[in-house]
Amino acid sequence: MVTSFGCSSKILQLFEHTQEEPLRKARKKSWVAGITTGLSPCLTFLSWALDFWYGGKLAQSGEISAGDVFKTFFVLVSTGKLIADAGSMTSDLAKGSNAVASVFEVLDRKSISPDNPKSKIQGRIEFKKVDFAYPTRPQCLILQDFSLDVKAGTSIGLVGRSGCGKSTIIGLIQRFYDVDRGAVRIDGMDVREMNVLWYRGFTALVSQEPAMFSGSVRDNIAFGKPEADEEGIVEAAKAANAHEFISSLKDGYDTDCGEHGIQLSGGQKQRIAIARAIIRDPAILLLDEATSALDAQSEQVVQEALDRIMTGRTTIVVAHRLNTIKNADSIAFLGEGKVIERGTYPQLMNKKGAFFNLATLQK
Ligand SMILES: Nc1ncnc2c1ncn2[C@@H]1O[C@H](COP(=O)(O)OP(=O)(O)OP(=O)(O)O)[C@@H](O)[C@H]1O
Repeated sequence: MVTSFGCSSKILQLFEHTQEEPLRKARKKSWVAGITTGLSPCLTFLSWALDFWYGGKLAQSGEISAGDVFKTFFVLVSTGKLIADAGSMTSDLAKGSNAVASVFEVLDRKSISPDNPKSKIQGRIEFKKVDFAYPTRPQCLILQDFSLDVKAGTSIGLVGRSGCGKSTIIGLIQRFYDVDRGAVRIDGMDVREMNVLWYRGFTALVSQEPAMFSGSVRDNIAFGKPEADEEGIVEAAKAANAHEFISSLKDGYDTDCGEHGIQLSGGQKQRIAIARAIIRDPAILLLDEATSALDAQSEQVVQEALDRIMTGRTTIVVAHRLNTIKNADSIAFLGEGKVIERGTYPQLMNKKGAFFNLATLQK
């Protein structure tokens, strides 16, 4: 990508720029380390010199014997060096204790496993007064006092200007991050208290750019459910409008679609990704601009497949093109980290507010 855009010098510049701050810190640290390392033997020798000077004075005046001077000297030799060495280790000790604390923090984390591991989730999603900022930009709140309630088995379209936090909401539902305030609840339970692997087993994501893994088409679909049998894989492909084109490939489901395999079109890859999602039979389906990279014809085929698999599942649809969410049970228009408008497509159009303005722009 860097080479094809011919911007390697710019990237090198950026790299050098990002190294400036660590370099400054490293220089500061080496100064401190150098001074303390030099100071430590210096203090040791000074204390010996002081011992002989003052001890010699006291011995001369007859207050102590020469033997006492040597006794204190040997006490200084054996203890002073240890104290000086311990002093030069303080920064390492502080670093070590921080590292150990973070390890224990991870070990102490508790995920509540479901009482019955076979139990399923229904798929109700609630965001309760959520504040969220990405850890790398803590000062920039993406969601602020954000609340949203999606009933189990219904679909909701998320719309709003680019960067308003739609994909962030999808990431929070999958618990890729924890909220700073408030809670994300699934069926009334805080996601932070759920066993995250168990919970993610009930979710499936179809994003704008489907990832193809090395292996056959079959492997790529089964990635959603490794224990799936042939019948399940074909059923999922049929539901995703993919069976026909897969069967027409020279090696059918055995066709290699990895890095050195067949070149699939965007729409074909997307349908394999949908089959991969559907084979999981997810209670929560997350569609992050799943059709926005496709041409009109592919979009229609993929949209048909999506409409079919959405029924009966809680579905979050992030969309720029509003026609993809026309049939959603409700639509939330986001802005300034909150839901500004919510309703069905006709309700929002009648309201003649922000959503109406966006829809008019797209016509
Ligand atoms: N990993 C991250 N670290 C820091 N900031 C991020 C990260 N991901 C996204 N952001 C920022 O969070 C804000 C919301 O991003 P998000 O991708 O959720 O918006 P969006 O509404 O989905 O945008 P789009 O419609 O363009 O896809 C943006 O300002 C983005 O720059």
